[in-house]
Formats: sequence, structure tokens, C-alpha cells
Amino acid sequence: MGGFEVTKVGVLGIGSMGGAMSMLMGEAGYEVYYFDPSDENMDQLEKACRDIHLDNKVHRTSGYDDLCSKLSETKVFVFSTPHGGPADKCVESLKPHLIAGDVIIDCGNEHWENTERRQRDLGPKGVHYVGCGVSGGYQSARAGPSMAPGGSVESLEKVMPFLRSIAAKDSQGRPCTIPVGPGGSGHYVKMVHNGIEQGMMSVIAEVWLLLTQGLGISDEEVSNIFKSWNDHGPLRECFLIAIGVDIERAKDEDGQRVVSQIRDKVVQDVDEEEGTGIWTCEEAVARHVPAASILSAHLFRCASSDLARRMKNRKSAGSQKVKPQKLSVSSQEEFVEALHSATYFCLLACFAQGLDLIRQKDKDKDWKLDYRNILQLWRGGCIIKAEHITDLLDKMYAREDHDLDDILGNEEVGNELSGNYQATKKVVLKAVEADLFVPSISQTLEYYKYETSLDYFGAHMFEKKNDPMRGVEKGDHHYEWKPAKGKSDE
Ligand SMILES: NC(=O)C1=CN([C@@H]2O[C@H](COP(=O)(O)OP(=O)(O)OC[C@H]3O[C@@H](n4cnc5c(N)ncnc54)[C@H](OP(=O)(O)O)[C@@H]3O)[C@@H](O)[C@H]2O)C=CC1
Ligand SMILES: O=C(CO)[C@H](O)[C@H](O)COP(=O)(O)O
Repeated sequence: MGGFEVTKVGVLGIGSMGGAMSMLMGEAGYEVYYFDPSDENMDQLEKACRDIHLDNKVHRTSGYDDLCSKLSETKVFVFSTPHGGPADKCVESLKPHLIAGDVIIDCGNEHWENTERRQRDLGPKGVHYVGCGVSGGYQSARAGPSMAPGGSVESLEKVMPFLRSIAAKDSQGRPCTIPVGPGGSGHYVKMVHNGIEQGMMSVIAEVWLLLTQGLGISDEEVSNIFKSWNDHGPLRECFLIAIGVDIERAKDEDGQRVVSQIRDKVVQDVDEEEGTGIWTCEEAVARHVPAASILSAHLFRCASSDLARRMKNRKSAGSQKVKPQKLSVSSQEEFVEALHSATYFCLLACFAQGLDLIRQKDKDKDWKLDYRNILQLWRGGCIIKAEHITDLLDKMYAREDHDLDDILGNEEVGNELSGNYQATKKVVLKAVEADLFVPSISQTLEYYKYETSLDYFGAHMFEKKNDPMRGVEKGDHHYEWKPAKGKSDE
């Protein structure tokens, strides 16, 4: 798209992400004009910019009209608002000011169908609406996040130079942003990123419990274990393991460990602030993708939200209530190594499930996504960064005859999972014996078992074992196990 250069950006929503991205864009040389209904947020950003002498680049405005009056003739907006209603409100408020050629880059975690609805609304007016999933929390928003933009070819051509200038860079300096594909594909891929993230987080939290409560290892020592996993081996350069090190070490001003003071309670799914985990699960079910680790992690999070209810249920369980025990293992060192293998097994399975889901949607929508490009999004600045796993998957996709529709059907992944299966099984057996929680680890084990099993039972119509092997199609055979009978048959 020759001749289009971004110089000024209007930011709507300057909470933790939008505020940090405004500063990032100011530092990258853009003139930034922001608006947020919260005066407190505006005061905070104004002060933060003043403190680091960015106030000549990042400017407060008094509302939509004022903000639009400050932008270039072709206006570029970045949204960083909650999904749904707030982003709709932004679109409606901007509408009187929008002209053909203007660009909106929605950096919230929006539902891809809302993105496509807005594209259908604004596209005919020549306004570009790019659904751009952003990852990495406010730390990456400040330093350079992973950015997954989706929209028309023309819209993406317009925004890519701008996005490349602010996105995270991978270890080789390549930007962690690529034009994902048409419609809501950018937001869809980001949604699945968050689904994979939920699976990974649950697995790591379960492993943490086995190390601390199960083996009685101190938080300090667990931080050293996580550090060694992150430094080399199959969990090398894995962001969630790396922050596990920091979390285990963090102490408050009284010298108390922060992690030991935190309740096991996560509410953002249940109060619907966070939509991406729910939508990933809904999509997995709707597209018939057995994303067992991700779904199980999500259900665990839902249960965690209501601690009061769990306490009440515990009371009603009477004297036989479940009580987690210490793990009974012959060698602590060997068991920690089994946990290392099991963590890898489960994290790799989370990626396989997420990529299978994206692929299924890609086929249904005919998005024609490039999967090596998608991996590039996840190489830096995002929560699911896991260098060894991304390298492995990239090698798989690079092989010409790889199976695009079934990640487990590729030997690169198949060999890694089968090689770590026994260790994962050992972890699950020991954890079950000790009544310790392993919902995602155990579901990953089951997922691998049934996804590589040959002994499925066909309901209603079935195939016989000596029929020719075929895809997801009904079998030709029926057996009348129990004939249907009405009153008059008796
Ligand atoms: N936090 C994170 O780690 C990540 C968040 N995201 C996504 O980024 C988006 C922003 O997240 P985050 O910064 O954490 O959320 P915050 O709640 O901190 O910030 C959102 C801001 O948008 C403002 N807002 C609401 N409606 C409007 C409007 N009509 N016009 C302008 N501003 C408006 C809110 O104001 P008010 O408070 O007054 O309503 C609030 O200040 C969300 O979609 C989130 O899912 C993506 C990646 C990571
Ligand atoms: O979008 C994100 C990352 O890209 C955030 O990590 C996600 O919103 C946070 O999830 P959680 O609900 O676990 O706090």
C-alpha cells in the first residue's frame, strides 16, 4: 500500500495494556493521542509520560471529538478496551468522524465474530478494521508485544509496517507479528493462544503442587528446579516456567513469600472479564477437537473461582473427606526428573491441541493460514513462548509431507510424546495415590492414550476391524443389540 505512513495514532482505552502501548508507541517516534473514560487512568499515564519525558509524544485528549481532531487526515486508531460493548461504543463514537482509508486496530481480546461484524459494518465505507490479538501482559505491551493481526489484504498491508515497528522481536531480531489472515483470524489465533496458555498454566501449577506439597521441596529449591528447566532441555526458554522462577522467589516488604499468601481463586472467567478461555473451549467442542488438557484446565479454573462453595462442600463430605498426602517415591531426584518429562509432555500436547483447533477453524473458514508464520508470533513477547517446542513444531511444518490436520500424526511430535508417556503415567499414578490434584496432567495422559488408540467403539453405525481404514465417516454396519418394541409388540 504505497504512500501510507503512520505518524499519529489515537489510542482508546489506556488501562494496563493501552497505557503501556501508548508509551511504547511514543518511544518508537509516533505522536500518540489517547482517551479513556477513567480520569484516574488518564492522570496516571500523563504522570508516567512526564516522568520519563515522553509528554512531548504522548498526549491526553478530552474525548472522541478532540482525539479525532488531533490525528492526520487518514486516521489510525488503536483500541485497548474490554471486549464486546466497550469496543462497540468506541466504534459508534468514532463513526461520525470516520472516512474511507481510516484504520482501526483492535488490540483487545475481542471475540472474532465481533471483529467480523465490525468489518462487515465498516468495510463498505472503506474503513479498515483489523482484529489484532496482543499478547504478553503489560510488561510486553511496554517493551513490545506479540501482535496477531487479521483483516483484509489491503488493511494488513497498511498496518504491517507500523506493527513491525512496535512488536516484540525474537532471539534473532525478527518481529513477532505477521499478517495472520482474513476476517477475525488474528483474534481467533490469539484466542487459541490464551487457551493453550490456560492449559500450560494449569499443568505448571499442578507440577508446582507436586513439588511443594507432594515432595515437601521448599519454594527456593523449586525456583532453582524451574530455572534449570528453563535454562536447557525441552522446556528451554519457556516464559511461563521462567516467571515461575520469579514467582517462587518474590518476597513482600516483610520478607514473606508472596506466593504463599495467595488464595487458590481465579475469578476472571466466571465474571466473564476474560472471554478467551471460555471461547476456546466452546470452539473445541463445536469443531470436535479433543482439546482435553485445555478444557480440563478451564474447568479447574471455574471451580477455583468459588472458594466459599468448596469449603461448604468440604464440610458436607463428613469424615471421609479427601486429604492430600505426601508422595511416596523411592527417589526424589528421579521423580523430579519424571515431573520435568511430564511437564514437557503436557505442554507439547497443549500446543498440539491448540494448533489442531486453529487448523479446523481454518478449514471451515477457508482462511488459508500459514502455520510457520503463526509460530513466529509465539517466538517472543507472548505468554506461551517456549523455544524448544516452537523449534520442534517449526521443523515439523517445514517438512513437506507433514500432516497439517493432525499434529499427533507427525513423527516429530509423536516420538516426543511417546518418549515421555511413561514418566507422565508415573506422575499421574503417584499423584492419584496421594490425592493430589492433577486435572490437566491426567487429562493430557488420557488424551494421548485415546488419541493413539486403535480400539474405538462406534455408536449406532460402526466399522468392523477388517473394513478398509478411512477418515471421520460413519461405518456401514449395524447390530440390533436391543430391538425397539412398543406396547403392541408385547
Ligand atoms: N491485561 C493483560 O495482560 C492483557 C489484556 N489484553 C486485552 O487488552 C484489552 C485491555 O486490557 P487491560 O488493559 O488489561 O484492561 P483494563 O481494564 O486495564 O483497561 C481497559 C480500559 O478501557 C477503558 N474503556 C472502556 N470503555 C472505553 C471506551 N468506550 N472508550 C475508551 N476507553 C474505554 C476502560 O475504562 P474504564 O475502566 O473506565 O471502564 C479501561 O481503562 C482487553 O481486551 C484485554 O482482554 C490482551 C493481552 C493481555
Ligand atoms: O491475554 C493475555 C495474554 O496474552 C493474558 O495473559 C490473559 O488475559 C491473562 O489470562 P488470565 O485470565 O490467566 O489472567
